[in-house]
Parts: sequence; C-alpha cells; structure tokens
Amino acid sequence: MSEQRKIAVLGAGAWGTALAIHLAKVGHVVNLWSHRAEQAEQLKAEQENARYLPGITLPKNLVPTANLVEAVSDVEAILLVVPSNAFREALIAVKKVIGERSVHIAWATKGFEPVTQKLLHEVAFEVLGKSAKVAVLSGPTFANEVAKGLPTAMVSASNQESEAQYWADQFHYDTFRMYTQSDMVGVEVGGAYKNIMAIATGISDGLGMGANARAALVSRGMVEMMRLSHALGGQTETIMGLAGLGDLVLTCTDDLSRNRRFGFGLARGDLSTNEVMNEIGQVVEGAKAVKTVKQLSDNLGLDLPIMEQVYLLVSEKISPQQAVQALMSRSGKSE
Ligand SMILES: NC(=O)c1ccc[n+]([C@@H]2O[C@H](COP(=O)([O-])OP(=O)(O)OC[C@H]3O[C@@H](n4cnc5c(N)ncnc54)[C@H](O)[C@@H]3O)[C@@H](O)[C@H]2O)c1
Ligand SMILES: O=P(O)(O)OC[C@H](O)CO
Repeated sequence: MSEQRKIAVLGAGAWGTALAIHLAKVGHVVNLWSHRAEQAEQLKAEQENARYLPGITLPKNLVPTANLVEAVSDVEAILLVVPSNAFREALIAVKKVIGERSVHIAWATKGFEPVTQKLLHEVAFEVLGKSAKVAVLSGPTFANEVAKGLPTAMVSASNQESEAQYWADQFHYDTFRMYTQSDMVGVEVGGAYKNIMAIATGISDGLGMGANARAALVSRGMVEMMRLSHALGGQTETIMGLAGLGDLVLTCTDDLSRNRRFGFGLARGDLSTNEVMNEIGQVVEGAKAVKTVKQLSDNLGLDLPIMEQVYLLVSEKISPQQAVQALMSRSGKSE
C-alpha cells in the first residue's frame, strides 16, 4: 500500500459507501459524509449501510459523519460521490471549508450538470479555479462488487498527470487496478452516455427483442458515444477503454444496473417515468443525462438516433414499440 492517507468521501449512497469501504480496506483513514444526519447515525450504530449495501460490514477505520466541516477539514484528499444534480452544491460547500488549502479533489459521479449541460470537470474548474488539483474516476464498476472486494479496474483521469497518479496510488490493491488517463472529456462522456444506452438495452430486452438487438445497441451506442466525445473535444480511443466500452458492456448487459432496470420498467408500458424511477428507489443518472444530451445534440447538430428514441420515451412522447419502429425504419447507410 501507498502511505496511509486521510481521505473524505462525500455521498453515502451505494457508490460512495463502496469506495469508502475499499479505501479503508487499503488502509487509509476515511471519513464518509452523508447529507442526512439520521443516515450517518445509522451507519455508525449498525456498522452497515443497510439501505444501499446490506450485509457488508463497514471497516473500523471508516468514520461516518453528517458534519461536512468535520469530514473535510483535516484530510488531504476529497472524493465526491453525490448525484450529478448535487455536484456543484457539494463542491461549493467543500470550497467554503477548505478555502485556499491545497487538497486533492476527485469525483466518481457520472453525468452532466443538468441545468448547464456542462461536464463535471468544467463545473469543478469554475468552482475551484483552473489550476485546481482534480481528477475524475470512472469505469465499469458495480458498487456491490467493489464493496465485496471482487476484482475491478477503473480509470483516473486528470489534465495533470500527477493527480491521475495520486488517485491510482490510493486505490491500488490486490483486487483493484486503477489506470491513469489524461482525457477527462472522453472519460466523462463515456460514463454519462453508457447510462443512456443501458436504458435502451433494458427497453429492448424488456420487449424481448433478443440478443442480436442488444449487441447492435451496444455497438451503435458506442458510435454515438464517440460522436459526442469527439464533438466536445474528447479522444475517440478513450471510448474504446474502460470508461467507454468497458462501462457500456457492463451496464447494458447486467441487471445490477439501475439504468438497465429502469429501461425494463419503461418497456412494460403501463408505468410513467416517475413511477419506474420510484420503483428503482436509487439514482438513475441516464434519465437526467438523456435530456442534457438531447439539448447538446440539437445545439451541435449531431446524429444520435438511439439517444433520440430514449429521450422521447423517457419524456413520455412515444411508446416502446414506436421507439423500435423508428430505429428499424431508418434509411440504410454505410457503417
Ligand atoms: N452504484 C454504482 O454502482 C455506481 C458505480 C459508479 C458510479 N456511480 C455513480 O455515483 C453517483 C452516486 O450514485 P450512487 O449509486 O451512490 O447513488 P444512490 O442512489 O445509491 O445514493 C445516492 C446518495 O446521494 C445522496 N444525495 C442525494 N442528494 C444529495 C445532495 N443534494 N447532497 C449530498 N448527497 C445527496 C443520497 O442521500 C444517497 O446517499 C451517481 O452519479 C452514479 O452514476 C454509481
Ligand atoms: O447501476 P447503474 O446503471 O447506475 O450503473 C452503475 C455503474 O455506473 C456501472 O459502472
């Protein structure tokens, strides 16, 4: 292990808790912040996050708290794992506490800022300043598997090589590999777009469209991801890696994915978008991301047909059958 560090993880949902468990297992001292006081108390009393990761004991060197000042004031690194819509608010609160102190900051949130359509590194630079030490952590990672210590690989991306390496060093473990990257745009587009494609494959599988259709959605979904990444300044090769193809395959093919299950729910055709969301009871980032990407796509004049149908379906403008019909009736073209 690298030297023992004191690290704060902000956000005590499934992913924040799993990452905090991992960092504690590596040997770091970890403060896990929840924005709900009763949840922090429950985590302390039960040594378990019963709602999000039942049956997994929290290590002793993981300290739950609902006090943000307590959580971040004497740590050398902060990892944000709040939903994308709460990202800016959480970062502003952090900035107020740390002031000009130099702290390593990263996030494992996947998505765009819904109101501004910005990628999260753009939000981070706005709040913290262009020279801030920041990184984004992404890749094919179900919280439950990381919390159980199953083998996992991720990427740590930063415009400063030393920052990407810092986070890779803190996470490295015999069950965990963290690759470094410099393409924050590509990594963030991959993490946000795969959720939209997971909704699409959930719908397709929910309708019983078969394995051929699922494979077609995954590969054409990757082409859409590349188009958006390229248009926003990301590199095509990044999309071939863990944060693109890797996460696309994971989320589109396994029912642990909430976005995929959300698609299944929509395919039933008898529930509203909100009703399906409530049934899932956890963050479904793809439902927010598809609205952002639709606006970006219109502004940039991109051809993203699968995203377009997911958008119409999530917005309750068409039925699942109409979405399939629209995709299958498109004119032929070269691959
Ligand atoms: N669960 C996974 O396997 C996984 C893996 C990789 C990335 N992610 C990403 O991590 C992010 C968080 O997902 P999750 O799985 O932990 O979600 P979750 O639904 O399990 O939990 C969300 C957490 O966010 C908290 N929260 C809600 N509003 C908040 C606010 N305003 N301020 C602070 N906290 C707030 C909730 O109390 C809850 O603890 C998402 O962007 C998700 O895409 C999740
Ligand atoms: O459960 P999902 O669909 O939010 O996916 C979780 C992770 O992002 C998978 O990498």
